[in-house]
Amino acid sequence: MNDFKTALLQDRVQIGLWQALANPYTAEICAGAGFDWLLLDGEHAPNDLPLLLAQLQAVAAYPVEPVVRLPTGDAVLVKQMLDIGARSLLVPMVESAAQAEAMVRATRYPPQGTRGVGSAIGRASRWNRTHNYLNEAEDEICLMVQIESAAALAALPSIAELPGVDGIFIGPSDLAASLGHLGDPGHAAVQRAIERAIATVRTSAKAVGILAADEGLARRYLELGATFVAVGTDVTLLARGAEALARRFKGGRDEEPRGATIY
Ligand SMILES: O=C(O)C(=O)C[C@H](O)[C@@H](O)CO
Repeated sequence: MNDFKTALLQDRVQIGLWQALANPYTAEICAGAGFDWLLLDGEHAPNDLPLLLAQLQAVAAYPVEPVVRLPTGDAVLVKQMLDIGARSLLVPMVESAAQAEAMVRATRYPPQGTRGVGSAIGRASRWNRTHNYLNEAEDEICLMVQIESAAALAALPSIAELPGVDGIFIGPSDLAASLGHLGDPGHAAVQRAIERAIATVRTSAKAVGILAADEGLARRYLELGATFVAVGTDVTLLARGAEALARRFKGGRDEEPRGATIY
C-alpha cells in the first residue's frame, strides 16, 4: 500500500523534505525526522541509479515515502527507477499532455503501457517475492509531473485531466526563470502564476504540490489547497545552519543566502 498516494487521493496534506545531498546516510537521518515524504533528487543532485537505490534502501524501514525525481521524462529512466523499487515518481519539465501521457504509459505494463518487464530480477518485486507484482504494481505507483514553464502553464488544464497523473508539482525556480524572473520566485507575477496554477489543479480534483522553504509561503500554499508541500532541503539546512554556527563563534554578519534563492 502506497500511503502517500492514498493520502493524495484523499486530499490529505503530506509534508516533505528535499534530499539533494545524494547520500543514504543523511537520507536515513531525515527519514526518521517525521516527514511524510522525502524527495530524492535525480535532476539537480549528484545522484545516479546505484546511489538512488542506496537511499531507497536506507529509508525503507521508516514511515516516510521516498519520491524519486527523474533527471528527465524518459521512459527508460522510469523503467529503471521503478525496477529499483521507487514507486512514487516526479517527472520534471513536463510541458504538454502528450508528454505527461507518455509518462503514464511508461509506468504501466503492456497492453496499457510500455514498461518493460524485468520484475523477476528487480527490487521492485523484491525479486519475485511480492506475489502478483506485475498485476498490482500500477495501483502502488504514484506519478507526479512538474509544471515549471510558461508552456506548461498553458497546457496545465489538459495535463491535470489526464488519468494516471496523480499529482501536479509546481516548480517555482524554473517557473520564475521561464516567466522572465530568474532567481526571483517570490516575484509578484510568479506568485500570481503559482496561485492560478494551484486553483486550476484543484478544479481537476488532482493533488497539487510545491517546494517552499519560506514558511510563510509554504503555509499560504497549504491554505490555497496544495497538499504535498516540501518545506525545506537537506542542503539548505546544512549550509545555512553551519554558516550560522560559525558566525556565533567567529563573528560576521548575517548574509543573504548566496546563489539562487532556494525557494
Ligand atoms: O523549479 C523548481 O523550483 C523546482 O523544481 C525545485 C528545484 O529544482 C529544487 O532543486 C530547489 O531549487
